[in-house]
Amino acid sequence: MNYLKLVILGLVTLFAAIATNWAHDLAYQVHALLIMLVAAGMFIWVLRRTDEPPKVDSPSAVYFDGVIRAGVIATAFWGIAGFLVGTFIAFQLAFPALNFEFLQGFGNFGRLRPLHTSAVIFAFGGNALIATSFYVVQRTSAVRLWGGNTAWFVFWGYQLFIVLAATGYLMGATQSKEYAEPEWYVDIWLTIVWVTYLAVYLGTIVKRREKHIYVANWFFLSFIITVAMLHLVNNLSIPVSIWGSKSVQVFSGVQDAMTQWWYGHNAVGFFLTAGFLGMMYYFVPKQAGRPVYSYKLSIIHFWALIFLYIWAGPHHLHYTALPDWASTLGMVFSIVLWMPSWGGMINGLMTLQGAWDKLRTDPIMRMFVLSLGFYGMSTFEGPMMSIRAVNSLSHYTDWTIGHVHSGALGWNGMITFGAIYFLTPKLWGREKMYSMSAINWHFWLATLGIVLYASSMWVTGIMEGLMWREVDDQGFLVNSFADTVSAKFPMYVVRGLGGVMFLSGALIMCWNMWMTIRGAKPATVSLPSAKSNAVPAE
Ligand code: HEM
Ligand code: HEM
Ligand SMILES: [Cu+2]
Repeated sequence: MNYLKLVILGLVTLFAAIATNWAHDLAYQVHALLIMLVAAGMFIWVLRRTDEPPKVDSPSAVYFDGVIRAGVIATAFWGIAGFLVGTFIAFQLAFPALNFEFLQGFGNFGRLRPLHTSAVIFAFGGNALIATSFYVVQRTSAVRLWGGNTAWFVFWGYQLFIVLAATGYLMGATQSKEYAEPEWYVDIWLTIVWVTYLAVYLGTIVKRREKHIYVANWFFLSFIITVAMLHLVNNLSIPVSIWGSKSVQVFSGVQDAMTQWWYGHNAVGFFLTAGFLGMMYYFVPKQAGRPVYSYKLSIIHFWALIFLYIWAGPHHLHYTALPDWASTLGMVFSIVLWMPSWGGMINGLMTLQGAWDKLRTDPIMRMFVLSLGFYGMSTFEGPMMSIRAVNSLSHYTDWTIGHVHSGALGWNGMITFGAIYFLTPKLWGREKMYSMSAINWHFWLATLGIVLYASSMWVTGIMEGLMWREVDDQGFLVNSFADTVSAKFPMYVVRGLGGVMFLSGALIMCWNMWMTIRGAKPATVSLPSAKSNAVPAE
């Protein structure tokens, strides 16, 4: 096995070296160089271990948790990176001078925006999903992860994907599809990593010792499978040259747009919703110390949710070249989608029945409940915005941005923070988080940040929508586009401040994690010393 690995790594190193030499563009060249270094480093690493007795990963441990510990840290790390870039681009919109001249072509808004969206969705959210899914599937199946160290390949492979995607955007490699910006070779790499992820996950379920497959696993599994399908279809493209990053899409025109928003919408539906519902179905009952409110409801809303989501994509393309029937189809399915969405929220909230007092005493529980509240709110707002008449006002405005972030910060952000607070003490063998009052601070900073973000965006969104359609008695437009831009300035500052608060809360979380983990150092056994009254180190 090691010889095979050496051959593959050697060939990859060689190929990447040639690619570096022949590269047509900067992004491709830097990436080839990076891949060459990674492959060469791994070659040496494998070489040094060849013919050594294989190291068994702590065979006494019941579960394979090392990779989950790494995932929890990666989630926090990428979260900070993504929130930081989000806050910076928020201020760039308020103060365009922050698009520094010396950073043109690397650090201007256009380059940083996809960096933000990918960092928060795929790096922060993705790591949270991979880590929690590996945690949950082992606990609910009562077995170790299938495939042993394969899980480490998933983890490191995914980090490499993130680095390739993020650095690519900065250097201008993009296929210009929102949330699917990475170019062809990064897509191929992600496919390999994702299929391995599916194999590890399914393998664990197949060898489970529990007869029943707990509902959280249904959600995680639908997320993994559907994202694979979306990724493959939306990224069908032909590279212009294998020595360059540029590629050409297989679809064109309205078909391309429809495929893109079939993808984009279901990235929300399966990445940011189904996967996170999997998280919800494990951590909320655990934290509440109560069983799921209704198992029947969970099954009904699971099937309804995954069936309906797939059809709702056209609500992103109202009033475009898309045929009317398709637009109507998307609108109808979006409205119906309200019900299964609230099914999930109700099931989560009602799980607290009989444990509502926890809201007063347990800041982690409060995070979960707030997260469910925002999930409910954004899945009410979404169906409303998908109605064509409403969309004619909201589309292209900051209302959409407000909707996005009440879902993203409120639902995805809060539930991830809750899960991190749940997992950190468990994974590092501590009784609880280092500081409960720090969690409380995080809760309030994040909540206030979200409220500032969402409310300022509602105000500017509806304002600019109304300003764009305002006409005088002669039928002429009253406002120029620049008028709406300058009218938005104060709200942009408020949104930026919301971002600062959300980011500060997350920084407090990192400090709290650090203190918790550091405290877990194997307690130094205090040997009887000369001074009998010496205070033993903790
Ligand atoms: C500190 C927190 C955050 C701040 C200050 C922030 C700020 C921003 C800004 C300024 C934009 C560009 C808006 C525009 O083009 O007008 C944006 C876009 C976006 N952000 Fe964030 N963001 C934050 C956190 C997050 C998180 C946690 C997520 C997801 C989990 C997220 C997902 C997105 C998405 C999907 C978009 C694109 C929206 C669209 O195209 O409609 N953001 N964000
Ligand atoms: C029943 C559930 C939902 C429905 C029907 C829905 C519907 C919509 C609609 C109609 C838009 C505006 C499209 C436009 O005018 O361009 C939109 C945008 C968006 N929604 Fe939702 N939404 C739902 C839930 C959510 C949730 C829970 C999240 C996040 C966790 C979310 C994330 C987004 C994002 C990222 C966009 C911006 C896409 C873009 O233009 O870049 N949605 N959604
Ligand atoms: Cu959508």
